[in-house]
Amino acid sequence: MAERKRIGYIKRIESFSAAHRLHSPFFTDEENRALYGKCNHENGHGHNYKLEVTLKGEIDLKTGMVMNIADLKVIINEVIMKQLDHKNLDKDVPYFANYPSTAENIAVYIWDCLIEHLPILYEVLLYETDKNVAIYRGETNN
Ligand SMILES: Nc1nc2c(c(=O)[nH]1)N=C([C@H](O)[C@H](O)COP(=O)(O)OP(=O)(O)OP(=O)(O)O)CN2
Ligand SMILES: [Zn+2]
Repeated sequence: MAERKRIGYIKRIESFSAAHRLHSPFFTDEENRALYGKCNHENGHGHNYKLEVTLKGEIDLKTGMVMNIADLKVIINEVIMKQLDHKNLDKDVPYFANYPSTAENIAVYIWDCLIEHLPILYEVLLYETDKNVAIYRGETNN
């Protein structure tokens, strides 16, 4: 009988530091203040983000790997870390000129950047603080 192909998950955890301000172009200054409170302060604030990138794929019979994590590490570093670490998200990353830099939107942004390089991407999980976490799995409702 043929060996069954096993589907496995691997995860790489990285961290980066970045500044941002929650402010939406859809609202007035007053509405932004009411909605985002201290996170709308005009001089911004920073977070030490923790990023967890999970891949789902077949465990190769010969290598024993879904993907070599050494290669995954290089992709995350090139595609995400160099763009986001020690940056002001709103000013340095053009995407956030159009989308508020919430943890949800940062997770979507990271997904969109990584999926081009990692078709077996399963989940992007982003800790904004120890208590606040956003998860994105590439889902849309259309
Ligand atoms: N849905 C979202 N809500 C909020 C986001 C977000 O990204 N998505 N972000 C913020 C703030 O940027 C920030 O995360 C809140 O910081 P803070 O209140 O300091 O964090 P904690 O909740 O961990 O702090 P405690 O006061 O210890 O509870 C707000 N909302
Ligand atoms: Zn914040």
